Amino acid sequence: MNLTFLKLHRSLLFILATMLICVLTLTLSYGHYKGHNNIDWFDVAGEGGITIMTLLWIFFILLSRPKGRVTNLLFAGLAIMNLSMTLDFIDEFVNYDKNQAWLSTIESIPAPFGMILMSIALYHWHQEQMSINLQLRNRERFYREHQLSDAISGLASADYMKSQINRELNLLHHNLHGFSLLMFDIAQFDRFNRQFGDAEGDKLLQEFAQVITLNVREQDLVCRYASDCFIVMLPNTKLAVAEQLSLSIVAALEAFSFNSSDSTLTYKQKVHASLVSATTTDSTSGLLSKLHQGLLKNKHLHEYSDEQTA
Ligand SMILES: Nc1nc2c(ncn2[C@@H]2O[C@H](COP(=O)(O)OP(=O)(O)OP(=O)(O)O)[C@@H](O)[C@H]2O)c(=O)[nH]1
Repeated sequence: MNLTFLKLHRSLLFILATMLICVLTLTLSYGHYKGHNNIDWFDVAGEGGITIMTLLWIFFILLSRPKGRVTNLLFAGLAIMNLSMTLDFIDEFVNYDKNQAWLSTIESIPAPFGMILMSIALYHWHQEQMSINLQLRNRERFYREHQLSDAISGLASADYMKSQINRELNLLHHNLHGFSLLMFDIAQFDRFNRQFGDAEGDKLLQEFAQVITLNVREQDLVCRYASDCFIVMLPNTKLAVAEQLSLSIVAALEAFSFNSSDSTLTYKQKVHASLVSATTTDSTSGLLSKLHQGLLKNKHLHEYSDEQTA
């Protein structure tokens, strides 16, 4: 479990711990134990469960989110709701004297305020998510499932791309222009890895993913298909437009200068590319195999022209 975000929220965790300690100190010092026979264990299980669940939600929110207004609002809403629930839970075990009966009376007051804050937080979360969705549109298309994205590049995975190719093949007769697939492969990536190390190789993959994403259109889908190989799906696209896009992505990738982490190295990579346009007789595996064959041809062409210039 990655705790990086949780460590950013030490102050919020401190506030939560202080709040819970104050509530426990106040209620346990003023309350008198009801006695085993007067406790309704069904209520204890229900209210205890709700209290623990809200703490768990707070934990996962702090674990998953960076600092910011939405995180603060979500935390405040849930923490205030948790205050009501904790008071309600402790109420199952203790009675208060008349003078301290207010402790029992106020238990339900924080919850609605917490819910109002949570509603405001969810509205802002929605706004935030809309802008994140815009940034992710070439990586997700219609579906979000973290197991279908590639951990290194953040792009869609090969499995997700295959499912989307399948989908487009089923819709092929509804689209005017059909769809095309582009494949890009970094030349001599193995040599790059051996020369500069795997961590720099990962960084190059991430940066290539960003360059490709920046150079496609809103409706296109980009995936990291295998080690140094990327596929872009161009739905409802004429072949001539696909060819133009392929050329401009190759140009952008080859113009891109990689800077090593310690800034001692600037490096430009050559790229192999291939393109296929889908027809109604194609299958997903058939299209992928055509893409591979096109890529191999392109590699041999590059090798041949390199030999000629050498
Ligand atoms: N850094 C890094 N390297 C990876 C990853 N996955 C695969 N690789 C490496 O990518 C390299 C791919 O090598 P090849 O398939 O021979 O590709 P290439 O060296 O570009 O060869 P050509 O395409 O023929 O020029 C191998 O060294 C793999 O170990 C990864 O996630 N990160």
